[in-house]
Amino acid sequence: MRETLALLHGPRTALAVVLGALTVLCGAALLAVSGALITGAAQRPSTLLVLMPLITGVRLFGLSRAALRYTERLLTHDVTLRAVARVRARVLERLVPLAPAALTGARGGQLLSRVRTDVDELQGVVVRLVAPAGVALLAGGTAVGLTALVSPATAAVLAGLLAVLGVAVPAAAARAGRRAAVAAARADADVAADTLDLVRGLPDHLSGDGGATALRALGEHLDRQEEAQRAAARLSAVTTLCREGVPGLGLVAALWLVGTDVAAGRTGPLLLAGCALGVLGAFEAVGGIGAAWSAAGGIRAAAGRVHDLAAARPAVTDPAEPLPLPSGSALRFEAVTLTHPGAVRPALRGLDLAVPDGAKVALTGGSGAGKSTVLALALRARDPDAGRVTLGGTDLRRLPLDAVRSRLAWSAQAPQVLGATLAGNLRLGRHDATDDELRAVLSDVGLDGVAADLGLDGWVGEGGERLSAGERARVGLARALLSRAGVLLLDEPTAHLDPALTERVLDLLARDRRTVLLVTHDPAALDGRWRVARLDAPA
Ligand SMILES: Nc1ncnc2c1ncn2[C@@H]1O[C@H](COP(=O)(O)OP(=O)(O)OP(=O)(O)O)[C@@H](O)[C@H]1O
Repeated sequence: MRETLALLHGPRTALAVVLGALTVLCGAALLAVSGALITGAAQRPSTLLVLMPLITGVRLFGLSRAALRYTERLLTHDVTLRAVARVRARVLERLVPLAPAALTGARGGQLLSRVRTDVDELQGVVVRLVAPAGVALLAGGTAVGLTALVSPATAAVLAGLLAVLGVAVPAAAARAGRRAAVAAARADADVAADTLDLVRGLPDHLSGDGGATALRALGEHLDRQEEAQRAAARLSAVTTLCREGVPGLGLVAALWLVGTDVAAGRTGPLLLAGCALGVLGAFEAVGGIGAAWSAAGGIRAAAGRVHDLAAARPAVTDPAEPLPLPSGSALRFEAVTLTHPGAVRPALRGLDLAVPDGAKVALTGGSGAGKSTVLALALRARDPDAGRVTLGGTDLRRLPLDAVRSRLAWSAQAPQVLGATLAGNLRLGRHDATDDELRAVLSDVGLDGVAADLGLDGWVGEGGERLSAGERARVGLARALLSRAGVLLLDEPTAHLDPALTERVLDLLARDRRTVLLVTHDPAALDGRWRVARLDAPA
């Protein structure tokens, strides 16, 4: 929560609170001056001039209140939008380094909900929490101070009643509301389950006791549901009564206390009307506190979840003092051992593998032998538990992460195809590729037919659903080929292809001047240009 509050623009938030407080005070002053004006007019003064200051006050406070409210809303929303943009950027900034290894435990839906729902929930932090609390303190405190100038006793009563309406009532309502909501949710769930059971098992019930037992259980749960609804209605009635009744008490107390002063000649009747109505108007200061108490729990929980995500440690980090990226693109795995988090056996144990600069190496082995793990280590998605992986002779952990990843192009077993155009998907490989370059690479991987049917600007469907699995795999391959990376890491690029296409793709890769490390289950399709490395799962 503290981290979220730190993202608010301090001076603007403070100004919004001050404007909100001034709006409330203007409202109270408008009531006070109007009351004094009516009382003054009822005394039939000899000339209207004596009422001029009050008439001016009515106009002044009436107009200022509208202008202040407008400016305050403008500022509050500005602060909110800026804060949300910062929170969202901060979350994404922290999310990106976590990918892919540190996010494998998080389900996609949870992530989406954190990034979207929780960040949206935090939008309320100014409007629903900070501003109402600040306004209550500032406007409430000022109103009590001003009232004390007229009647200290009335000011003390006002302070007490503001505390009741701003703290005691919302706190009690929030606690009781939580209990009522839990009871209502349980009763609703029981009624829904009973109804479903009754309908689904109707033949069984009818052949038994005619459904009497099931109906009795449903009846009990319906009673509980009704009781929960009554409790919620009672709570709402009590809070409404407090919201309406407490200011009334304040008004009566002010009339009585200041009225006593008027009777004793210590003050004038104009002040009696002004003070009493001003006290009534001052209760607007705590008007937003009830909603703030209810919102606080949700906002605190959302802030906690966003913070947890932000506090998660990436699986790999940039070195404190990175070395310059070497010019060579040879990859080497030296005595590499890695156990995935949560796994009982290592995925790789003591792996030695050399992929010289410009070499074409095919990694084969049974399912689960650790082939994809080798590519993940080369990409520095993870670091080995023991041993090292080098690029151009330098340990990957000593090189800047972004630079390493820009040197490597990776195509996954099932590449991520976005719900975008064909061209948009390909330009993930190289953002400035021309249309001609896109057509050429599509032709290289045998997707010229798709390009002709769909067009470069054709939409490939959500997740690439308008393409076959083999076409999606070749979109991933085309992306890798397009990139300017010096090393291609390809995870089963020919898995879904027929023999002719497989031969064509392997030939294309063998002719590529770059270093290629590919995973395949079909070593028979490789010709003499490929070095084959066999990987066996550690015993
Ligand atoms: N994120 C992970 N968490 C835990 N264990 C994992 C994880 N990723 C892979 N493993 C385990 O590591 C081992 C090697 O997996 P890997 O994906 O590297 O195998 P593979 O040779 O590429 O298999 P396939 O040919 O089936 O794709 C497997 O036993 C797998 O269950």
